[in-house]
Amino acid sequence: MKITVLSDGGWGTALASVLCDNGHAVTLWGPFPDYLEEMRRTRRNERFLKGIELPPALVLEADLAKACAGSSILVLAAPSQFMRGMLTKLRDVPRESDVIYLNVAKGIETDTCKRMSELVAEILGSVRYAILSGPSHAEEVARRVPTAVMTASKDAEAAMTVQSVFMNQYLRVYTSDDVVGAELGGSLKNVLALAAGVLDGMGMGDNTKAALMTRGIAEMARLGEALGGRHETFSGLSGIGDLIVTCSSRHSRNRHVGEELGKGRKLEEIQREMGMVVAEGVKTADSAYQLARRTNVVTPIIDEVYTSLYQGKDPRQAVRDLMLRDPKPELPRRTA
Ligand SMILES: NC(=O)c1ccc[n+]([C@@H]2O[C@H](COP(=O)([O-])OP(=O)(O)OC[C@H]3O[C@@H](n4cnc5c(N)ncnc54)[C@H](O)[C@@H]3O)[C@@H](O)[C@H]2O)c1
Ligand SMILES: O=P(O)(O)OC[C@H](O)CO
Repeated sequence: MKITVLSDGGWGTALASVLCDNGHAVTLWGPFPDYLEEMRRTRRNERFLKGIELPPALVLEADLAKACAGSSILVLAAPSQFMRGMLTKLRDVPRESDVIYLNVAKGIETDTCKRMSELVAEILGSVRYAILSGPSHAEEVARRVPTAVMTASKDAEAAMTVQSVFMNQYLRVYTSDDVVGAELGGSLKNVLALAAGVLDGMGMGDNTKAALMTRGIAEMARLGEALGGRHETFSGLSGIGDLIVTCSSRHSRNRHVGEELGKGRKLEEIQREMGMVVAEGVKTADSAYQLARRTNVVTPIIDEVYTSLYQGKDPRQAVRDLMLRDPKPELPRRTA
């Protein structure tokens, strides 16, 4: 099958390698032709995925129309804040009529607060859409470390196609029909990863991290359900699974940003140092905060991340305020 991966970040590159391993004809497109040329010359993507050799069969193509021609799956691998621009370019390019758009980004557009499926529908209309999500750092997938993810689509056949093209001995793929839950799980966990990093940076303990993750998943599920996701999805790979990996991994970019913030560094300085590498949680904290206001869902951790990032609140004070919220039961009391 011809499959095109749109955007040359760490994740797009790792997924392109999986697809090459699985014997598909894979093309990788990137937004910067000069950088694509450098990758073609070195057969590496040192800017976004260090130390990994690109598969010999992987085609690198700067022309979007050529890259997409004849493809059965277009993997949308741009960070969510660049997705609108990429989809707008894509709209003007000839594509197969039954092509599957597989979003692998984990974020919510700022300003509009749209999830990626909403953005795709707005720009491309009613198309076959699926999302791939779950605990999966590019650095490990590219080294063929056993990993499990899930794909969600309203179109059962599309989900099964995605499952069969990606699945192999080191990548296990489950299917689901909960697109909203999968999109929100993958996006909201990045906000909590920032908080987890802050705790690491401030030198807090394992108890604190466990409390954050447990109360964090409750908050994600509450907001996710209010926005139309299924509660059980947040107990799965795209919920608690992704939250665990991102809050604990040395590979996590969002946790890294949080850790540096926790050490007292400024956000602008940390992001400058990361260059073009993206930590989605920074923007998603804003969207998540707005969505919680719209739905009247109580999201104390997300709110503290938001006020720390955007209103200059001291993260130590944020932790104190979370600890001293009104006492409450963990679960509502059983009446019978
Ligand atoms: N890295 C991972 O392990 C991983 C795993 C799962 C999901 N994701 C998700 O995949 C998405 C892509 O993340 P990534 O880690 O591959 O990105 P990355 O940080 O490795 O790379 C950044 C990407 O953004 C593109 N870019 C930078 N500036 C741009 C601009 N001005 N206009 C258009 N494009 C621009 C770059 O070309 C590159 O493709 C994110 O939503 C992320 O949450 C990442
Ligand atoms: O952990 P991060 O912040 O690098 O995000 C990468 C992926 O979403 C992990 O599944």
